[in-house]
Order: sequence, then C-alpha cells, then structure tokens
Amino acid sequence: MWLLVVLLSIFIVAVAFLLFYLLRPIYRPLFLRDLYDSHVVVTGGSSGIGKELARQLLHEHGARVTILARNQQRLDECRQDLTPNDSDRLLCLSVDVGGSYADVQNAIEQACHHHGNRPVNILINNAGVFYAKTIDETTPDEFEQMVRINYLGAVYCTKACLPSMRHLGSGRIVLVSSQAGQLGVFGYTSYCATKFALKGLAESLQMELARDNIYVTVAYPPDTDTPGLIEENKTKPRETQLINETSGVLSADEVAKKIIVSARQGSFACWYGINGFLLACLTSGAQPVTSVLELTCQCLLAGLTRLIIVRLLNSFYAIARRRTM
Ligand SMILES: NC(=O)C1=CN([C@@H]2O[C@H](COP(=O)(O)OP(=O)(O)OC[C@H]3O[C@@H](n4cnc5c(N)ncnc54)[C@H](OP(=O)(O)O)[C@@H]3O)[C@@H](O)[C@H]2O)C=CC1
Ligand SMILES: CCCCCCCCCCCCCCCC(=O)[C@@H](N)CO
Repeated sequence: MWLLVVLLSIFIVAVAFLLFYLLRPIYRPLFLRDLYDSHVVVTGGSSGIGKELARQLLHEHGARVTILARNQQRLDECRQDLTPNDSDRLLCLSVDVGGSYADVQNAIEQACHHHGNRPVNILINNAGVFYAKTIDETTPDEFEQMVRINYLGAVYCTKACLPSMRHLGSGRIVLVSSQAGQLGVFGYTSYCATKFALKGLAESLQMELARDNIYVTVAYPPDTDTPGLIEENKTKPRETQLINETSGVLSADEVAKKIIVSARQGSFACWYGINGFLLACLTSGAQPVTSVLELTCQCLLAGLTRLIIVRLLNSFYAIARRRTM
C-alpha cells in the first residue's frame, strides 16, 4: 500500500515537472509580458556584453532591439548571428555615440520610426572602450576617447531618449559602469574616472526623473569574458590583472541576465557576486533607495565593509609598490 503511494507521488511529481518544462513556451511570455514588443536600445550591442543583452532581449524576452555601434562590418556579422532570418525586430545602426549629439539624436529618431514609432522603453548605455595603462602610458587622445565614449556617449543617448520616455510616462535607463567605477584601480586612471562619472550622472538623473516614472540602474560588473577583455589583456599591466583577479571573471551571459532583471525591477545598483555585494554596500553613499533589504545590509555592514576594503587596499598597494620599472 505504502509503496503504491510513494510510486504514485513520484509519478505525479515527474509528470508535473514534464508539464512545467513542456509548457514553458506558453507560460513564459505571460511572465515576461512587460518586455514583449517593448523597444530596447543597446549601445555597443555588436560585441561582448551588449551583444549578449541584445540576444537575450530578442530571443528570451521577445523585445524589439536597436543596436548602436560604429563598425558596420561588425554590425552586419552581429545581425547575421542574432537574426539569421533577417527579422525586422532587430535594427543595427552605425553611429559613434561619443561623436556629435545631432548624429545620436538622428539615430534614436530613426530607431523609433523603424519600430513602428515606438518610443524607447529601455535604454542600455553599454558602449565603452578601455585601455588598461598607467597615466604615463596613456596618451591624451586615449584619455579623451574614454571620456567621449564612456561618459559623453551615455549623456548623449540618455538626452536623446528622454523626451519620448517622458511623453510615454515610463522608462528605464541603464548605465553600464564597472567595479572599477566603485574603487580606483592601478592601470585605470582614465577608465575608472569615466566609470565613476556614470554614478554621479545616475544619481542626479534619478532625482530629476523622480516625477516621471523613469528608473535609472547602474551596473558594476567585474572582469567579463568578452572580445573587449581579450583586447584589454594584451596591454594590461600585471598589477591591474592581479587586483582584478580578486573578483574573478564572469561570462557575458551572466552579466547581461542581471542587467535585464535589475532594469525591469528598477533597482538603482546592479552588482555581481559577494565582492560586488560588499562593494555596493561600501559605496552606496547618497544613492537612492530601491530595496529595503539592501538598505538594511548597507546600514549593518558599513563599518565591516570599510575594514575589509582597507585590508584589501593594503595588499593592492603592496602589489603597486613591488612594480619594477
Ligand atoms: N569586459 C569587461 O571586463 C567589463 C566591461 N565593462 C563595461 O561593459 C561595456 C561593454 O564591454 P565589452 O562587452 O567588454 O566591450 P567590447 O569591446 O566587447 O564591445 C564594445 C562595444 O561597444 C561599441 N562601441 C565602442 N565605442 C563606441 C562608440 N563610440 N559608439 C558606439 N559604439 C561603440 C563597440 O562597437 P564598435 O567598436 O564597432 O563601435 C562594441 O560593440 C563597456 O562599457 C565596459 O566598460 C564593465 C566591466 C567589465
Ligand atoms: C568591501 C569590498 C570588497 C570588494 C573587493 C574588491 C575587489 C576589487 C576588484 C576590482 C575589479 C575591477 C574590474 C574591472 C573590470 C573592467 O571594467 C575592465 N575589464 C574593463 O572592462
């Protein structure tokens, strides 16, 4: 008798799991309804984190996506990879986001027009360049390029998308910073500054948008396995590499996934792993509160995270002092 009950229970659980799995295509769109057919602009969407964001948004959330990046050949390849059947749900436009504001504005207008005059529901400012070099090795031109693309690019795209978001009465703006936007790191004098700048931008912006039902998210990924990182590693000082290893390397897939979740929830900070969590507590400063649980952790862990970072800084400074040359 008991054996029968146990076998029956196992059978019921197995059938439930099978149904749960088989019915995924039907119930998933119900949960993801809020992104289905919405218009998401991903800057720097032709490579790495941006490409993965575009892929997930298109294929897992049913969104309409516009990718902005410069290199036309890379955009064409990306289009082939993401939509081999040439769907009109993906638009790839060549524009330098850190170039002229008029060009960016024009690209955003074109994007809205292409997607049936849908305003931009979510803007993900992800385009970025990074050269890991000390201040002596970084050229003035590289400093300027990083400020233009990493900072001004985000300002221009945000400014161009805001009027239509305001008109719609809702929206999300994501700024892809980095853990190097939360603490200064050897070899990132130019890069860190542009990533710190995004937090200042985000805090002021969120205050200005308080009445508009538009939420700002800042993402702080650690090293992420992308073509950009492979390029960066070619010139990365050993010191920078050793410091970055503290937080390990993530896949672009993991990084993109949490950016999408955080943007949907309207969380102000998007962090990764235990180091990311502790850094987010340590650097929460005067940022807006979007989760009571996070606020509780920030208050309770303030002293402890400061002690942890001072301990770590000692080891980072030891690495920096050992430099020979
Ligand atoms: N990979 C990592 O370790 C980490 C990355 N980040 C940040 O994540 C973002 C993406 O990084 P990742 O995926 O590695 O980068 P990749 O180098 O792999 O890709 C960068 C993308 O940005 C585009 N881009 C660069 N400059 C411009 C520009 N002026 N106008 C428009 N598009 C531009 C590139 O296309 P094109 O050159 O054709 O314009 C490309 O599509 C960056 O902001 C980076 O700082 C944060 C933490 C860690
Ligand atoms: C109390 C808190 C403890 C937390 C530990 C902090 C560890 C610091 C590690 C710094 C990692 C910086 C990665 C930058 C990645 C990046 O942006 C480049 N790859 C360029 O793209």
